[in-house]
Amino acid sequence: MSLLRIENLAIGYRSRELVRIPALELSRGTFACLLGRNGQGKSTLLRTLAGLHPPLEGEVRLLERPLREHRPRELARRIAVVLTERPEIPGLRVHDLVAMGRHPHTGWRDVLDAEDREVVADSLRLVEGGHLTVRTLDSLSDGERQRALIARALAQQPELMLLDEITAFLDLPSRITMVAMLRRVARECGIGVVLSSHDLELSLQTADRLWLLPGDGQCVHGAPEDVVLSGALGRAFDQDNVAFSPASGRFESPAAEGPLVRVAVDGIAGAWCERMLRRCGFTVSSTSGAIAVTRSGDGRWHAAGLGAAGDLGGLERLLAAPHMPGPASAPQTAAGPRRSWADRYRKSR
Ligand SMILES: Nc1ncnc2c1ncn2[C@@H]1O[C@H](COP(=O)(O)OP(=O)(O)OP(=O)(O)O)[C@@H](O)[C@H]1O
Repeated sequence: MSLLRIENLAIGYRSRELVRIPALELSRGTFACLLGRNGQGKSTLLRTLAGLHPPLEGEVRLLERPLREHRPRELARRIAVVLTERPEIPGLRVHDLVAMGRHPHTGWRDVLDAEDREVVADSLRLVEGGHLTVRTLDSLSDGERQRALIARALAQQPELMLLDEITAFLDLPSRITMVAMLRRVARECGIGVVLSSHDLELSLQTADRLWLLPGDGQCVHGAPEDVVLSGALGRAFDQDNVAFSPASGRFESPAAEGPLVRVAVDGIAGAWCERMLRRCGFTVSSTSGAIAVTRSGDGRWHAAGLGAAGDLGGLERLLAAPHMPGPASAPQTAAGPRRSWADRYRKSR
């Protein structure tokens, strides 16, 4: 039995249809990342799947029953939603917020028993938020508040978790930890997790499935690797100054065509030297180039070529070496050099 099934779904607003999805399934134990540029409909889709926003057409089925046929209390137990809204409840303590996640389970008594309290404590531990227990929500940083809200969703012990950009305020290590935790919870607890995210590289590394809204009214879905190889990520995100590289799995600026430099250095040091040269507009080769960069056993950098040789010490001085040519200048249009925004900015000061 599939956990979530979408059939001929059209989402959006009366004024505008955003996305049409003929068929899409989420099975138990699956961690899916929902990607797309701003305004493509990620939040609208999550809200539609949660039953908080009506579909324009079609159906969302949870455990093979249309969403609208589930009683509200049943939905509250089965689906946990973390949206981007910031709940403002003055004086509410983190522990009490997370405990709210237990309410769909406590029934008429509405009192937490020992097991409920353990679930609350476990949920806070999972988000590394144990130290926040007695803090009030209005005293938390954005990242701490996100942890508390995720803990409330975990405490709900749902079958489906829908999370909208919940890692936006977390620092990089916390984001990686949080996404890994969500994936682990999906697998170990056998629930479905859908996370909307702008963190493409992390999504590619962690998701079991990608749901991509490329902006053409469709939803491309599949294993991350299949989605990359289909070229859909490039279609969704590429623009003039940055493009997704299927080779590296990262966004990269188009390669500059500046002076050719040969880097004769292996390993990590060579890779970082190449990065610096590319960042500064040089073309890098391992086999040819009028300038050759080497590194001696003591870690010092050297550049040879154009009749000069130099012991440069650190990598930064490589660029300042007298025999290094300047990097390629910006391409000019057929109509000749145009005054750039930066030129006008400098002139106005
Ligand atoms: N209540 C509404 N009525 C009409 N249009 C809306 C409404 N809410 C959102 N929209 C529009 O629907 C589109 C999709 O919005 P949505 O918030 O789902 O996008 P998103 O992919 O989550 O964007 P972001 O990455 O910026 O959060 C946007 O153009 C938005 O302006």
